Amino acid sequence: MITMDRIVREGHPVLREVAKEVALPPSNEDLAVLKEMHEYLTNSQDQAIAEKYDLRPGSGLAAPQIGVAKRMFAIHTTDEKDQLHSYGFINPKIVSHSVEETSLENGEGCLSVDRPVEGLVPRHARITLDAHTLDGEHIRMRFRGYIAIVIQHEMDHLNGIMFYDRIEEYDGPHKRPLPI
Ligand SMILES: O=C(O)C[C@@H](Cc1ccccc1)[C@H](O)SCc1ccccc1
Ligand code: NI
Repeated sequence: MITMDRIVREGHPVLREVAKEVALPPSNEDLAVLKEMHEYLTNSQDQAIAEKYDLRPGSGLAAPQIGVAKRMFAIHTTDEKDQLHSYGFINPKIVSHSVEETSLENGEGCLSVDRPVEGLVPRHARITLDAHTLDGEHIRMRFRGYIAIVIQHEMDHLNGIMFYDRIEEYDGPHKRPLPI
């Protein structure tokens, strides 16, 4: 089971790498890592388990955050309509997005960042995502709202981008210019 000591913190180079595509069909090892990442999210949202193992709650987790520079992330959270979104995505790709942007009004956090960082993080309001799933399917799904934000936050982790890189007025530590 993944606990916080497995989660890489800002400053570690793996968080600034562009993660590599996962060979398809995914190996049992890749699938096991993605399942473990997904299990972290469900554990972190279970109060008893989170307290027992001192887990920070997470809605998403990307493989580079546990030191694995591969293009996969897990999502487990409910949206504004209290609908559960629970996925393991392999080689995800945002194939289209709205011009309209959105942001969480209280800004964003990150399991790899042990400090609060103020500021709005501009995100596409709606996205269309292509990915392989843990169940071996290939999906193309449209997302909007909070889930779309979480997915973009995790996609950024696969491209070595931290959420504060996107905060216009942020000039604190570790900020990097966005890749062109
Ligand atoms: O570090 C991560 O990737 C998990 C992040 C995902 C996240 C997505 C969108 C906005 C902020 C963070 C968080 O740990 S999930 C927990 C959370 C949820 C809502 C707001 C802030 C943090
Ligand atoms: Ni993060």
